[in-house]
Amino acid sequence: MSTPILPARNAPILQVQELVMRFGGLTAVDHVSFEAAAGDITAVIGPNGAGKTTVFNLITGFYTPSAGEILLHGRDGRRALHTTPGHRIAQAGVARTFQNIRLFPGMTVLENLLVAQHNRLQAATGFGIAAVLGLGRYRAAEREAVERAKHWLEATRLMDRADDAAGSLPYGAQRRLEIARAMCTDPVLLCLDEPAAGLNPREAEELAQLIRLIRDSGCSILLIEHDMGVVMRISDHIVVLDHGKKIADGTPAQIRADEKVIAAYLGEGDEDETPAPMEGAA
Ligand SMILES: Nc1ncnc2c1ncn2[C@@H]1O[C@H](COP(=O)(O)OP(=O)(O)OP(=O)(O)O)[C@@H](O)[C@H]1O
Repeated sequence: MSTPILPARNAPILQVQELVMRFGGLTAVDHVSFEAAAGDITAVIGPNGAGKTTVFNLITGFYTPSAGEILLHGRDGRRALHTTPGHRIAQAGVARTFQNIRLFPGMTVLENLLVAQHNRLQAATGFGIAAVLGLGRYRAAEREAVERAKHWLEATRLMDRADDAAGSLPYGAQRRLEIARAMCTDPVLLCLDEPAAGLNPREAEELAQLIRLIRDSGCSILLIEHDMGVVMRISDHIVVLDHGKKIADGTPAQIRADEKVIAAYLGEGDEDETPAPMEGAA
């Protein structure tokens, strides 16, 4: 497996500069700047509607920003993600999971992991006659794809379900499979969109361990998460958005004590829900 840390640990792997996203008259992301360091878990948090998902969609190429820059310092040096077409973002080294699980439910667990590597296999084969002439190269790439799938099946404890249909897995296992699938593209930056949503406390703790393991393997992580217990336990760095603007940026200890952050969460409106986010932070 290739070593994903590039650049050196703690140097920025992602730089978001003065990012703006307007939907008609609404400014969902308003001049947001932050950096994610290589080898870190960076969390983006904030109350509902703060702009977190929009920032993710901009970084992962689902949207083109109205203004601003997103720079990735990946294996091929500096890459401007804000001008990279969505279908090229994975190639640049960015993988993501979704709030709503998006697996191929009728395919087996293993097939889901192999399909994720389709682009790499295709690149090894070439097209037409090159595919035939390049058969040896293809076989080597295929073996590597199977090894990579096995590695992530083990890491996500899904090896014993490898031949089962993805749709038949329990919810928590499907979440882990989504992460395994993203890791099979060998990213330098993994973007996780609410990975703990719908998990029970035991599953959330297992997920936290898995995310730490991925970070320790050298892949940098960007995380949107509502479960403040998970965020505060595993994040190296937290960026807080509110109404599209960045209101804080720091370590978990700094964020927990930040008055603007506490005020933003207390002002969230739903009194049943508001105390919960910072409770987990204690
Ligand atoms: N495609 C879109 N078209 C119009 N408005 C949008 C679109 N996507 C997001 N918005 C608006 O942008 C704002 C930010 O939404 P976003 O989903 O990024 O927030 P969020 O912080 O991820 O919220 P949540 O925690 O509820 O998922 C909201 O007011 C939302 O209604």
